[in-house]
Amino acid sequence: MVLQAEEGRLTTSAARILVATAVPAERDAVARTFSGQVIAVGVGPASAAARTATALTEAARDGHPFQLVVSTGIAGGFVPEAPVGSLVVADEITAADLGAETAEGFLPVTDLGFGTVTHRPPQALVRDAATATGARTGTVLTVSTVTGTAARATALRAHHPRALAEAMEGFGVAEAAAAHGTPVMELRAISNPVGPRDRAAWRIGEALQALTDGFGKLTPVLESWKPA
Ligand SMILES: O=C(O)c1cccc(C(=O)CC[C@H]2O[C@@H](n3cnc4c(=O)[nH]cnc43)[C@H](O)[C@@H]2O)c1
Repeated sequence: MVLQAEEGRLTTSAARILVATAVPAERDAVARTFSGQVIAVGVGPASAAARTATALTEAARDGHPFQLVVSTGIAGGFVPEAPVGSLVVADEITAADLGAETAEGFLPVTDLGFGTVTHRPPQALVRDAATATGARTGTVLTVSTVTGTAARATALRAHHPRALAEAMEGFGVAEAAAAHGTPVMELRAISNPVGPRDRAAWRIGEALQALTDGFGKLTPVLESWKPA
């Protein structure tokens, strides 16, 4: 909710929320139970950042800025914590492969003196979203390359012990939101385990249904959410 002046009175209205999915099938799954603005921003962090930033800029230019951005869609889950069909809410949105490979291992860009690799959604929103949807909370990684081996899955968990899921857009959406000073959150429905590549085994229909159901439960939380 946001406070606004109307004919000399202070009134409240629901916060304007932008929901960003990667692909149209995810957008449609969300739109079944969420009536706000949902856009498909493409696969990967660069497309997601560019198209989210464009939507935020256009809304601000037109005088009705968004107060919250939600990155969502299907994701790979780290087993056993995040099984197929379950939901994850990010308390950290982390770019897992933004950095440099060295003889001593991977260095995040922050160790090189640049930028950021993690965005943290508002704590109360994460808590309320998880309670409403039954989601687990933890780190959701953003990767530019889908994990396809057990060795890579193990390496990611070694670097990010709190990681529950990996997807490809959250950090890009969060960078765009941060550039506008807008809070961000990420909700993911698990379609496949993170590990050896088996695209045929992805349970996309089950995950999209979990996404629809999850957004139905999240909507009252979003409608009553107040920016700090
Ligand atoms: O083929 C379909 O019908 C279909 C419907 C909805 C979504 C898709 C996608 O392929 C979405 C790609 C999207 O999913 C995320 N994702 C899912 N699993 C993983 C993973 O193991 N590692 C990384 N990302 C994953 C990701 O955000 C992609 O953008 C297809």
